Amino acid sequence: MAVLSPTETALKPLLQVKGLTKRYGPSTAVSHCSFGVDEGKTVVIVGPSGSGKTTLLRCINYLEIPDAGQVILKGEVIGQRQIHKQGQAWKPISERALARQRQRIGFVFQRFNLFAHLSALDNVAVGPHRVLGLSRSAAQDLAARQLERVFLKEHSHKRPHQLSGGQQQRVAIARCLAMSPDLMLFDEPTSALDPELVTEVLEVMRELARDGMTMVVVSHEMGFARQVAQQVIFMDEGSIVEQGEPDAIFDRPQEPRTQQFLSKVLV
Ligand SMILES: Nc1ncnc2c1ncn2[C@@H]1O[C@H](COP(=O)(O)OP(=O)(O)OP(=O)(O)O)[C@@H](O)[C@H]1O
Repeated sequence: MAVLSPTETALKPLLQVKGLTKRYGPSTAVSHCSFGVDEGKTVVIVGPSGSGKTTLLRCINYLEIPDAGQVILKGEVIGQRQIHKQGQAWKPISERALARQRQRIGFVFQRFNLFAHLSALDNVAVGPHRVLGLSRSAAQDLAARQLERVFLKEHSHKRPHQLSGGQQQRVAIARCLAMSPDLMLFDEPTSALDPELVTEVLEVMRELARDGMTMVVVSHEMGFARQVAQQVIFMDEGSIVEQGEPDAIFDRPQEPRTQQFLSKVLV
């Protein structure tokens, strides 16, 4: 079973999210969310617009600092709610631990976020060169291998504006892979793409799943979720309403809110 309740921690999933909460002023975007992902498994998060999917994902690699809860990657807790002079707040145990954890988690954005002035090859090589300290030529060799993995070998010299959206997203995936992440997070990776470009990105993600990458994917692609995910999480109003195997969630949802959402999207 890929997704575990917090009480099943004995099985030690690669990622454990416990009680994660994020507020913006008076409104709560993510409320006490807990789940786990075993190594090599894929979890897909679905739910209506504004239900907190992106915020949950961004809290997992600290693009957003949570107000409460824990993210445990490979057993390492890197931050928790602490009491200090001004009151209580979530704090990393150390900035170094926070940086190390961020480096171990790849994040693929909806809108690619590539450097416009760099070639595809250099977009992928810049992280291994600047962050991992590889020489320029070693970083470029690594980048070339990752571009080959996403079927873009012959496009490596092109800049983002010379590539289709699907190709740009595959460069963004190669850029993550070049950092050898333990976990990859995808935030609606195909929603900015024209329909004919969606398939090529999903195919690369299927390959990654087959290769044993551990992934958490926010997506509206229900067919992909059914084929690739071991677990589906349904979120609404900041909370995890229901989670389970794809066939159970899609064919036999238990919660009325899940049923209502699926009746709209699975037409
Ligand atoms: N930076 C922010 N400041 C204030 N409120 C925010 C911020 N980011 C998100 N929110 C609010 O938090 C809630 C959850 O937003 P989030 O983007 O996580 O939902 P989502 O499920 O990913 O939506 P969508 O499917 O439309 O992308 C929403 O009410 C949103 O308005």
